[in-house]
Amino acid sequence: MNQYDIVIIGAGAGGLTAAYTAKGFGKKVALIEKNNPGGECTWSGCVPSKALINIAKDIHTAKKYADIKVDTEDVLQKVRKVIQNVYEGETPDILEKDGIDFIKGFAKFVDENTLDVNGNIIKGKKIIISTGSSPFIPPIKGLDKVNFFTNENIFIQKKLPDNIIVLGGGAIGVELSQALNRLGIKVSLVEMMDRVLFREEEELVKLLEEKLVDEGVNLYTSTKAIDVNEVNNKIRLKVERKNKIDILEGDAILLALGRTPNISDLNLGQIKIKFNRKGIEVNEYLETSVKDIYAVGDVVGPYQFSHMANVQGITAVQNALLPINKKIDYSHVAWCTFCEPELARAGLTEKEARDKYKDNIRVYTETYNKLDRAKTKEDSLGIVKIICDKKGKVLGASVLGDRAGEIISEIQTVKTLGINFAKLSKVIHPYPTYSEILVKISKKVYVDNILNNPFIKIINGFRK
Ligand SMILES: Cc1cc2nc3c(=O)[nH]c(=O)nc-3n(C[C@H](O)[C@H](O)[C@H](O)COP(=O)(O)OP(=O)(O)OC[C@H]3O[C@@H](n4cnc5c(N)ncnc54)[C@H](O)[C@@H]3O)c2cc1C
Ligand SMILES: NC(=O)c1ccc[n+]([C@@H]2O[C@H](COP(=O)([O-])OP(=O)(O)OC[C@H]3O[C@@H](n4cnc5c(N)ncnc54)[C@H](O)[C@@H]3O)[C@@H](O)[C@H]2O)c1
Repeated sequence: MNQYDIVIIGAGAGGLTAAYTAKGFGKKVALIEKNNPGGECTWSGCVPSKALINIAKDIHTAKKYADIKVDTEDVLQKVRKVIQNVYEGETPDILEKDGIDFIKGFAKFVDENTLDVNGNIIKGKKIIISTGSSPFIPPIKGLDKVNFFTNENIFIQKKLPDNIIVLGGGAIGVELSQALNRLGIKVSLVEMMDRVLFREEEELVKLLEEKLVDEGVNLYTSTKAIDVNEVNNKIRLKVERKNKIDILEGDAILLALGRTPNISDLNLGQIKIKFNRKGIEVNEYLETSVKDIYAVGDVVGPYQFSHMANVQGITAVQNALLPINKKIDYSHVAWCTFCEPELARAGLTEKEARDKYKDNIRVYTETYNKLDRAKTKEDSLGIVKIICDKKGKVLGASVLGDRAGEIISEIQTVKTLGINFAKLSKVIHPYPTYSEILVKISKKVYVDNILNNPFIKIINGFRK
């Protein structure tokens, strides 16, 4: 009987985590997926992009010491080997062995508890939608007549082009532009805002942009794509920049312009699940407008990261299956863009903190150049910015530099646990590490905490 305690649609980061969480509670679980399990992260997102970045980094380093000829066919094969390796941990066989019924097919709602999967009827007391997102394809004139790459097809090419236009300077555009350029591909990166990664800390992004340009990426910010066509196997992109029209030419174009939720053909309207152009609407318990149907991951947002899909997947399952209701908490979210140097973030930027708390903040900035660890490496660009409240608690932090993803995790721990940043000054860190920079900052926070103590302020007032 195809009747389950919980049915999950989509076996990406959110769906897989939800399925294993539900199984952990001893429930009868079905996981429906139209492709192989793994979702975007495994097949066309985090895994292939980070594999490509790692290979490109090795090549970039090697090029400092020798002439290297890169075979992009070989590079892409290596990337696909990494995908396969990750996939081997989440195949249908493994899911079945772990007690999860894997059902291959496209799911659509028949009623609130019933799904049609390629003609088979599957019933669930609770249903979780984790159908993810797809690349947003903008209405740029001529785009429907040219071949273009997105994250979904670039990693399955036989080889890479010699010259590529990357449209969109967000996380995907920046990570891939740098990696492709390091492989020897000529890259033109086009972003309509005045800087790439425009949501990130401005002064750190400016340093990153300098690094990208220095490495050879042709960066076009404040540049809007107007139309595109293909002439003699060349892509010609007409752009507007500072009221001037320019033509960029490449062998190919990669679109990295944000995401669109995967909600079509699910029959959401028929069972009155509310959605908008950003995705499925959920309350703070991740429940949709229909009782017992939850939604998680990219199809919900607001943070489109694998780790957030995981957190949402666990929360939704707990709310669906346990006699508790746990709110999803977005007050402590961290992420990292894996360019080199990495750019990582937790909580607010300085501007966001000032808008919210006015002058009731303290900003600490420290650069890598005083760190022995950084001195041991050529060109070790790095900067850490931590924004605290007046008591020394972290409101936000940004790190640009080697191992930024790891450094932000330490800051994130302190922030999430509500520990005063000054307390880190007591924590012994190994020498020489990048994270020693946090001890330096924490000592400053410690001193400022003392100077801000009302009693000390009175004494200092008398001394004047
Ligand atoms: C190039 C790139 C790099 C990235 N790098 C990072 C990174 O470094 N770190 C990070 O945290 N995030 C990264 N992300 C984002 C991350 O990949 C996503 O946030 C995450 O994969 C979302 O997981 P999900 O479960 O919501 O959706 P998905 O992984 O997209 O899974 C949804 C699944 O549902 C299936 N599906 C859809 N509709 C149906 C249906 N009706 N029936 C059956 N199955 C269906 C799809 O086939 C898919 O397998 C990256 C994204 C891209 C594109
Ligand atoms: N390391 C990571 O965690 C990582 C890496 C890659 C992707 N991701 C996730 O995937 C999501 C999608 O990434 P993305 O890079 O596609 O989206 P994004 O929203 O991060 O960036 C899209 C960029 O395209 C620009 N843009 C939009 N329309 C344009 C136009 N017509 N011309 C020029 N520029 C235009 C936007 O201003 C923006 O800077 C991210 O939001 C992130 O959540 C995460």
